[in-house]
Amino acid sequence: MVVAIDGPAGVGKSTIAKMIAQECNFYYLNSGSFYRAYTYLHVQEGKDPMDFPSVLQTAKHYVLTVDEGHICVDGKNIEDQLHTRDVDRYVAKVSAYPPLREFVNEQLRRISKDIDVVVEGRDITTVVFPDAELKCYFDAKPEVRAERRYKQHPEGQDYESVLREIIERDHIDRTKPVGALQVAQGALYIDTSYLTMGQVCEKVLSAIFTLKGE
Ligand SMILES: Nc1ncnc2c1ncn2[C@@H]1O[C@H](COP(=O)(O)OP(=O)(O)O)[C@@H](O)[C@H]1O
Ligand SMILES: Nc1ccn([C@@H]2O[C@H](COP(=O)(O)OP(=O)(O)O)[C@@H](O)[C@H]2O)c(=O)n1
Repeated sequence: MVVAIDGPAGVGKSTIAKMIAQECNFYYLNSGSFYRAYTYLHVQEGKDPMDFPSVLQTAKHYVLTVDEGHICVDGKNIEDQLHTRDVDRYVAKVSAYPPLREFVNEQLRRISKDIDVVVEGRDITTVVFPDAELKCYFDAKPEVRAERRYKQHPEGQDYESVLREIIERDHIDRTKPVGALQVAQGALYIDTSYLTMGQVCEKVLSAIFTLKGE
C-alpha cells in the first residue's frame, strides 16, 4: 500500500508520516530530503546551486540510499547536513528544475515498488503516486506553520523571518511549472491548524484501517 502525503512547509508531514510508518510498520520516505541532499552535495563541491543542469550532473554522480528514513551517501547518514541555511535558501529553486524532478521521481517509484510505504512531499499525490491507495493533503495557516518551525529551532532565525521564508517557499512550491503543490483529486484534506499531532495521526490511521477493511 502507498500512503502519499502532500502539503506546505511546516504543516506536519514528516512528523505524521513517521508516526504512521511506525504504527503500521510501513517504510518511510521523505522526497524533500532527496532534493535537500542534492542541493547540499552540490554546494559542498563548491558549485553554483542556481546552475540547475550542473546540479543534475551532481545528482547523477551520487548514489543515495535510505536507511530507516534517513538519506545516506556511501552508507553515511547525511541527514544532519540537510537543514542548514544554505540548503533552505536554495532547495525550493533547485527542486523546480523538471529534469531533476524526473530523476528523483524515478528513484521514489523504484524504492516504493512492492512495499508498504508512507511517502511525503509536494507532488507525491499528484505526479509521483497519483494512484496511491491513500492520498492526503495537510494544510495550516502560514502563521501556525511558522510558529511550529520557530519552536523547532528557537536558537535560529526570529519568528518574522521564519514566516517570510515560509511564505516565499509556499509561493515557489505553488507556482512550479512541473510538480506544483496542489490538492490532488480524491485526497483526504486535513487542516491541521487547530489539531494536535495525535488527532491528525488518528484521522490518517482511520482512513488506512477503512481501506484495509479493519
Ligand atoms: N498538529 C500539530 N500541532 C502542533 N505541532 C505540530 C503539529 N504537527 C507538527 N507539529 C510540529 O511542527 C513542526 C514541523 O513539523 P514537520 O513534521 O517537520 O513539518 P513538515 O514535514 O510538513 O515540514 C515539528 O516541530 C512538529 O513537531
Ligand atoms: N516532492 C517534493 C518534495 C520537496 N520539494 C521541495 O523541496 C523542499 C524541501 O522539502 P522538505 O520536505 O524538506 O520541506 P519542509 O517542508 O520539511 O521544509 C520544499 O520546499 C520543496 O520546494 C519538492 O519540490 N517536491
